[in-house]
Amino acid sequence: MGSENKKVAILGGGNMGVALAKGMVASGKHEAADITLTRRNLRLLEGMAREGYTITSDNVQAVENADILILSILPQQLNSVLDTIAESINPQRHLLISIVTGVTVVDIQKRVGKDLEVVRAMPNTAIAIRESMTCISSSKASAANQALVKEIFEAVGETVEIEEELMTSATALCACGIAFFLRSIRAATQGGTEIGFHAADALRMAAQTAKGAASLLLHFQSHPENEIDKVTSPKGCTIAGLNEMEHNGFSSALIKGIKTSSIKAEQLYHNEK
Ligand SMILES: NC(=O)C1=CN([C@@H]2O[C@H](COP(=O)(O)OP(=O)(O)OC[C@H]3O[C@@H](n4cnc5c(N)ncnc54)[C@H](O)[C@@H]3O)[C@@H](O)[C@H]2O)C=CC1
Ligand SMILES: O=C(O)[C@@H]1CCC=N1
Repeated sequence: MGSENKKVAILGGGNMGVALAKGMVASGKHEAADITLTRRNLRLLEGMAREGYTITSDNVQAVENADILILSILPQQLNSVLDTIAESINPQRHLLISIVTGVTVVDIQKRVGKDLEVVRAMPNTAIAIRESMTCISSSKASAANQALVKEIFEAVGETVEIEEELMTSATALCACGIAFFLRSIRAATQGGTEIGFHAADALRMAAQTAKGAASLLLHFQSHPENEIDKVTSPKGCTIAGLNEMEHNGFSSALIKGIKTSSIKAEQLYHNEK
């Protein structure tokens, strides 16, 4: 049975929970009526209810009505939610998918106290438009559940299977990465405005240029430097600007930021307990 026949409960209807639900329905493989979203303040999910999703602040009820449970709460909120739902979890029925940063499969199994199948997935906010890069660590699940999780996330973007030890690295590179690339587009917009464009025009121009750069790599499966070499004319304006950025630490800043986010991701849950 594919994931489209299953009832899904997304525990934590915040940024990611809502984006994931919308992406799943946009994929055509799931119906809003099969997805329940939970949140403490239900008023903020009323729009989703109008779109046909079930909304509730009762996590136990959501678990009892679902086959697939997706944890989409903050690391610091996890233990209290797991404690609430532990008794209602049936390992024969439920598959638990966690997108919670920095929490291992064993952490969850220990807290629930049952031999439950847990898969970790790390999507990003582009899941709302089915353009996520989702890293999945499912090696401890059955083949059927591995396929099920892959199917869910392939419908909302690209997926890659990784070792669980690399999950926090994946968080930094791909989930936090959305913010890093957005900030670079914002900075390009500020530069564009200083050299003559209205901010709104500069933003559109910078965003399409960034999309073009990423698409070149994905389309030709080439290395960035290969594409950069095609832009940098000898004695030209591109290499002058690029070298100026590097003298000011452009690559170094990005590398250091990704390393810092990776370390922080590792600490979010374990330092809270
Ligand atoms: N925002 C992002 O780009 C990404 C976030 N993540 C991870 O996904 C998880 C969720 O992140 P966000 O959606 O950004 O956070 P968020 O704060 O927007 O969403 C969490 C939601 O859980 C709800 N919640 C808290 N306690 C609850 C309870 N007892 N019962 C039901 N709902 C409860 C909150 O009201 C909130 O709506 C986090 O663990 C985060 O690390 C993973 C990938 C990307
Ligand atoms: O900033 C955070 O902690 C979350 C995890 C990855 C993206 N946002």
